[in-house]
Amino acid sequence: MSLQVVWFKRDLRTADHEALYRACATGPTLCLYVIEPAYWQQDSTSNRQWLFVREALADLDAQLRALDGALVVQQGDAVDALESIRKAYCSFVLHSHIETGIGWTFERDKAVARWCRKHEVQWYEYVQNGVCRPISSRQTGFKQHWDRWVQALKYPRPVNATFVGRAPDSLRVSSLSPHAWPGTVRENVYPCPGRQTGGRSAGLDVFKSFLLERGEVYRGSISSPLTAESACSRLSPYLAYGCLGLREVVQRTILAQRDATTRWSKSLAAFMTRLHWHCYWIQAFEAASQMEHEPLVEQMALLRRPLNKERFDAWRMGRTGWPMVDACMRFLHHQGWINFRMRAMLVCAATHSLELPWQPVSHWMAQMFVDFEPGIHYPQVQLQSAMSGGSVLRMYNPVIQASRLDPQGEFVRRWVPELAHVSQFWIFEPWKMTPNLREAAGWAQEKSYPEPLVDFAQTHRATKQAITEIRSAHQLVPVRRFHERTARVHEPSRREQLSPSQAQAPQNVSTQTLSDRPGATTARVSRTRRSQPKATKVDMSIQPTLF
Ligand SMILES: Cc1cc2nc3c(=O)[nH]c(=O)nc-3n(C[C@H](O)[C@H](O)[C@H](O)COP(=O)(O)OP(=O)(O)OC[C@H]3O[C@@H](n4cnc5c(N)ncnc54)[C@H](O)[C@@H]3O)c2cc1C
Repeated sequence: MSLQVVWFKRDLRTADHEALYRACATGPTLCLYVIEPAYWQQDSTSNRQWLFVREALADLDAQLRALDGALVVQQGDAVDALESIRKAYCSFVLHSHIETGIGWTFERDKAVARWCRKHEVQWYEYVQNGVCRPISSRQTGFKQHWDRWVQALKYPRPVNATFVGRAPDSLRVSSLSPHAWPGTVRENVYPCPGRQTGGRSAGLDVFKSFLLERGEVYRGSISSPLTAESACSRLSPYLAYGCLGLREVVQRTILAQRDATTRWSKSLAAFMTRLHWHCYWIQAFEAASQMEHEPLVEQMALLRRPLNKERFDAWRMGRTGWPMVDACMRFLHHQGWINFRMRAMLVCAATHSLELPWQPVSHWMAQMFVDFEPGIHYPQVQLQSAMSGGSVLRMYNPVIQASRLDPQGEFVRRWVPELAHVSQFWIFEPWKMTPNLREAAGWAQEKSYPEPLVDFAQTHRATKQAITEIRSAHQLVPVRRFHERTARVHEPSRREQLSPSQAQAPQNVSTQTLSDRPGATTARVSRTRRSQPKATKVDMSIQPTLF
């Protein structure tokens, strides 16, 4: 029986893992993770993400050991790693989840597909997050399609599987240095002491505390940075690296909803909406992955945004002179996470208030996020920086945001200690204080907190006018890719032209149709699975025993 290789990417778990399940049901299995130095040098990746992944790999290794397996870790190019396995074992069948990643991982997958073709290696790719490829064959709106996908049975952990493969000692998970190997991962320039711990067991603890304790106030508490830290689920990095499967999180939440009181019920419903958005935006990115580098509406490139280094550095380092913006950026440095509203405000401060180009802003934020998920990140940056041509121009006034979300100035004082003694009256606009007041607040002497670089009210007016002019000059309407479309008018995206191995791969298939407002979709469903490897029957009951 030929060797089955499971290539783990952003799916670092053994539960509800279709690739692992099917490989183990087919033959002796080798579990592989490749640390790719070139990936960790990309503009959107960072040391803080690697540290999370490293912990998740150790946890995955422990999960596999519990099944009498082990994780083989290789360092280098993915094609080279596969070639070394081919040399050692002659031939094998490759299994992985479909990755909706950055352009670099897409090109890497194409190279792997070419290599598979050349060596007649079959490559099966499986759906993750309910995201369809090719989307042209989905015959329903995304919401209906997603509802079916999340309600489908989970894949159980393989039992009685035969595992093969041993990592060389230098590449055992237990000996992975926090800094990987010199030159592999970007330098650890920005420490992240508040980072969440990687791995499935940490993720399950976080989820458990959310469902049993923290989640009741989710609705109503996720916008303020003061309350969001504990009210939000904090599952994002665990979902981004697949330590937890999206489907298992949804199914467990449905169970929790059954006996929920009114307040819990409303909060869990709001949470479920976000879980749907998670997949919705990844599907949007799957269809329009050029948004990693280009504006979704090409005419928006006419918005003049030269890179002003002084402004960019001030924003990156939390020294814009706008206390709420700076507090949020410093919090992000420390935690590697911040809530949705504040992410949106940070993008707005950079692109609309400081008139910076969106691309470096986007890369910087991606690096800062431990939970960097390309399929959510790039669409959100496009929306918040007005590159998607949406009819709503989102402009956040940092003073109004601060007075609504942090009325006592508690969050600002905590993260901008230079303003610790400034009174509540001036805390969000310290630049308006007279010299006497500044001195009394200890600000003048230290000169430690900067004046704002620009008047945001003025730049917001200028930005609005510039965007309006481009829109009317080019008769812009919101970008079509964000709208529901049928299979007949669908043109294949560059992602859909991927890998001939998909022609043989078992897939959930569906039709790309998206809207700027997640959930506003219509539909027909067709699921097809072709030429699957031999698999045993899957127990698909919703299991209440996740914890
Ligand atoms: C500019 C910008 C960039 C972002 N980049 C990322 C990113 O790289 N990775 C990431 O996971 N999220 C990103 N988000 C979305 C959102 O801010 C985070 O998902 C959320 O703050 C994570 O915290 P949580 O897990 O506690 O969220 P919760 O509110 O508890 O939500 C649960 C899950 O739902 C999903 N989710 C929540 N909000 C959204 C949304 N608006 N769109 C899509 N999915 C959502 C996430 O997977 C999240 O983990 C971004 C938002 C903005 C405005």
